[in-house]
Amino acid sequence: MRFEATAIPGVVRVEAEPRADERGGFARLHCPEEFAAAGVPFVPAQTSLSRNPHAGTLRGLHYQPAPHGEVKLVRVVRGRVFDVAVDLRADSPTHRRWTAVELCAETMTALLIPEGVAHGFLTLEPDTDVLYQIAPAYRPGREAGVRWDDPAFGIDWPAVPALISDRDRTYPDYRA
Ligand SMILES: Cc1cn([C@H]2C[C@H](O)[C@@H](COP(=O)(O)OP(=O)(O)O[C@H]3O[C@H](C)C(=O)[C@H](O)[C@H]3O)O2)c(=O)[nH]c1=O
Repeated sequence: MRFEATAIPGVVRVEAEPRADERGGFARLHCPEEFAAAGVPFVPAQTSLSRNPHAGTLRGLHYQPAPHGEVKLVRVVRGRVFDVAVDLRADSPTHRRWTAVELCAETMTALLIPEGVAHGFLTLEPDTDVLYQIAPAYRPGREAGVRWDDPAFGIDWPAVPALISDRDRTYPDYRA
């Protein structure tokens, strides 16, 4: 695996480095020791799959406020997404900054999202599946969110969402 920093401290691209041969390929997607050695210790508690039949589906941007903050390793196992992380850490030099990565099944690239950073994505193809490895375990009722089009962030999405939940569409403007 190869770890690449992004503009937001703690948001890291994780490149799988698949080993190819005539049968296809094999790639290690997570290893506690390799993540710790790269300075981003992460041991997943749960693995979840988000299934999205339609292009233009926007999920997020979600996070869990302290003390129930989540770390997420997000990758696409079918299709393609515009994946966004927004820094909500008031003490961070990149507070309110966002970064985005296009994730797809072919590259096996993943994005590591640390505590205090909101995550969301817009699907760019139909039948897009997003695989999450998350720690600590999900706590119902602890989730919070910010709006995809909040002027506080100015996220440059590639398209206007065609499908978004009422909850995600109606988060109040960010104040912090
Ligand atoms: C997140 C989660 C949800 N659920 C249940 C709760 C609901 O009954 C159902 C759908 O949940 P929700 O509408 O919150 O799912 P998304 O809108 O896709 O939320 C996710 O999408 C954004 C982009 C994220 O980054 C988060 O990981 C996560 O918040 O799955 C669980 O059982 N476990 C979980 O970890």
